Amino acid sequence: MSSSSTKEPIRIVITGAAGQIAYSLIHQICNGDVFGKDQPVILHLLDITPMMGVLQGVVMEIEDTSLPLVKGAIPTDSEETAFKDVDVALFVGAMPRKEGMERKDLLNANVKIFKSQGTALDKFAKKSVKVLVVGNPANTNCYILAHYAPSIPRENFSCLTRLDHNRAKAQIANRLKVSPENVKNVIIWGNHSSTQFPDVRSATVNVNGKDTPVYDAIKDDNWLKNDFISTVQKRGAAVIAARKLSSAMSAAKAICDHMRDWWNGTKDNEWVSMGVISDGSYDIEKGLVFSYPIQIKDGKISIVQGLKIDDWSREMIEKTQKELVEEKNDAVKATTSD
Ligand SMILES: NC(=O)C1=CN([C@@H]2O[C@H](COP(=O)(O)OP(=O)(O)OC[C@H]3O[C@@H](n4cnc5c(N)ncnc54)[C@H](O)[C@@H]3O)[C@@H](O)[C@H]2O)C=CC1
Ligand SMILES: O=C([O-])CC(=O)C(=O)O
Repeated sequence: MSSSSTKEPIRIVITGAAGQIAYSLIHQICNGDVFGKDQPVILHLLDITPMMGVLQGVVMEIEDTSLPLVKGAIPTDSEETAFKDVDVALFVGAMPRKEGMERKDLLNANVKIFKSQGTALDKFAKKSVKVLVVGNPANTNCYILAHYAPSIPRENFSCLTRLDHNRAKAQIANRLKVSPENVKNVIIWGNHSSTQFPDVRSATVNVNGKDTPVYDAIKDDNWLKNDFISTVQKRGAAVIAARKLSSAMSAAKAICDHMRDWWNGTKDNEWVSMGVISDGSYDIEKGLVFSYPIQIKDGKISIVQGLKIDDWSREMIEKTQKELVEEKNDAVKATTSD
């Protein structure tokens, strides 16, 4: 817990480091909430050249936290400096959407960032780097990033759907007036978009000390198959409509949950949602970045197998897969047209 830790520091790059998500995220990393209270860190903070002044202010604030785990904070607009020898890469830097937009409307503006940064990641990062893409459209940006970083193992790439997962837990918990930690094994399938399928068919909730299937506890299939799903699918847009800015505090918390579980492993008999490169599980196109139920042991990610998919769920999964295939094709066009 102190500066006398004997562990070697790990290098973590955060892109978009002068933005609003990073502003919520950096403190949690520096405080040891993600990689451990005895794990020193060196932060590589990447943003674009016009943001270097702002980023300097962020670095001053990092210093002023006086947190003992921080062994360095390097502000930069150079991809080489940013990605050099990093152990963890958090790709937050990208344009956020405004009210009335879908996340895929950002594709043309953002996907080129991931082509350029994928190429740099491939060249400069450690081959063991753990990669999380947050910038939207997150699944498709991750697809492009991985494509341009062919020397890094496919299982090292992921995108963030943990915020959707947390939103789904919160909706169920609120409905039953229990704490969200009592809700287990929800699944976000597919795209981090309004076609995602928040699935609670195998989720349980602990009510009065007993794990009960969510469907039995809620006793309202109509709500679970309609309003619950659309609330989770559209939660990002609802926050933008209210705040005039996209979710940042909850996004930063979800990034921490995602990376902490990757670093430390998931609990026995529990899973989380992560976008990963599909190996064809559940008949999803191989290579697509698709959100699945995930378990992690010793740093190794595996897709939970054998869950029953009924006709209704298959239809929901097909819909989000179809959108991801279209996005992928558009992204490939956008990155090969110049
Ligand atoms: N996957 C998810 O669950 C979520 C994803 N997001 C997405 O995360 C992204 C960031 O959101 P915010 O922090 O709110 O946006 P922001 O606009 O506050 O910050 C983005 C930062 O990225 C920087 N940036 C732009 N191009 C860059 C480049 N080529 N290299 C490095 N930095 C670059 C900008 O200068 C800015 O400082 C957006 O695309 C947003 O839609 C937001 C919430 C949840
Ligand atoms: O909705 C947005 O554009 C930001 C985001 O990804 C989310 O809050 O889930």
